[in-house]
Amino acid sequence: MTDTILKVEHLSMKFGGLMAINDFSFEAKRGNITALIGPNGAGKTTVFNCITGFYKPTMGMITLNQKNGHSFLLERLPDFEIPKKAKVARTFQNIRLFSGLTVLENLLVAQHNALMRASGYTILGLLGLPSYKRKEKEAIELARFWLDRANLMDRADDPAGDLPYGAQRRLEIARAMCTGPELLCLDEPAAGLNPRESAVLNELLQGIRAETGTSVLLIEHDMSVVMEISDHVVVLEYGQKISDGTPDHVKNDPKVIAAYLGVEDEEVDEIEDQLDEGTI
Ligand SMILES: Nc1ncnc2c1ncn2[C@@H]1O[C@H](COP(=O)(O)OP(=O)(O)OP(=O)(O)O)[C@@H](O)[C@H]1O
Repeated sequence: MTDTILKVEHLSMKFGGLMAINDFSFEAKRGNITALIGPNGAGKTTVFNCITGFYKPTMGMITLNQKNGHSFLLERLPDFEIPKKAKVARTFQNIRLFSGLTVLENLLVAQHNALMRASGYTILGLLGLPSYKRKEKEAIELARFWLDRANLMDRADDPAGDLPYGAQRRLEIARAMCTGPELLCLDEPAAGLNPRESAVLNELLQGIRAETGTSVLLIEHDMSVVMEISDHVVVLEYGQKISDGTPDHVKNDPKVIAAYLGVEDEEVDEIEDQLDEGTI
């Protein structure tokens, strides 16, 4: 079993005349939290959309290596098979819950496919098969586990749409975890959260890594989240990788500082000197 869960090689994505991603490569290690960061318009969401099957890349290879030794070339899989076969789950920038269903129902619906498989897709199966009864019990147990981890137990019977924003974000993540992913992709999970909600989110993500070993790939603008929880950070600017390493390495990389401050190339040397002198 390789310890690389995701390998992106020479990825390019063109929209008409715009090269949104240009020869981008990186690896995510199994069990790590890997963050993809970069200024607005750098291409983060486009990379995410290529990994999760919403876009087919113009060029490049995206390999997902599962724990059991199976590998999938994601750019070749039909998009609906990426969650099912490759076990890649994702959340979106804008929350997409079933707002009229309760919190618990949202977590059970996420397990619908596994339950239907256990029923043999027949009414008899639904009513009497022991394998279905067993799977149904497991589904409830799994939902309870994630309700607890996401700090949502006391809201289990409330409609999802009634939850505060931060709790809805955690419910989305809990729902994705109920599908048993090997790679969980989170698109700006901390967007719009207050500092207290951000801290609860950090706990949930660190718990996912520690308790389940699930690999996480996230796009995030909130640097307090990125720097606190990531094992590995990859920085994009204008569709190309400008830095790749530990949070500390990336935070002190003059190219990254320059990209975020929006300075010209010549000024990068100046920033490097200032960093060496400790004046910034
Ligand atoms: N479907 C599309 N059609 C045309 N251009 C697109 C499309 N999707 C993204 N782009 C362009 O590709 C570039 C990268 O956009 P992308 O949304 O991936 O950046 P981002 O880093 O996620 O930005 P943000 O942080 O603002 O969400 C931008 O110039 C954007 O306008």
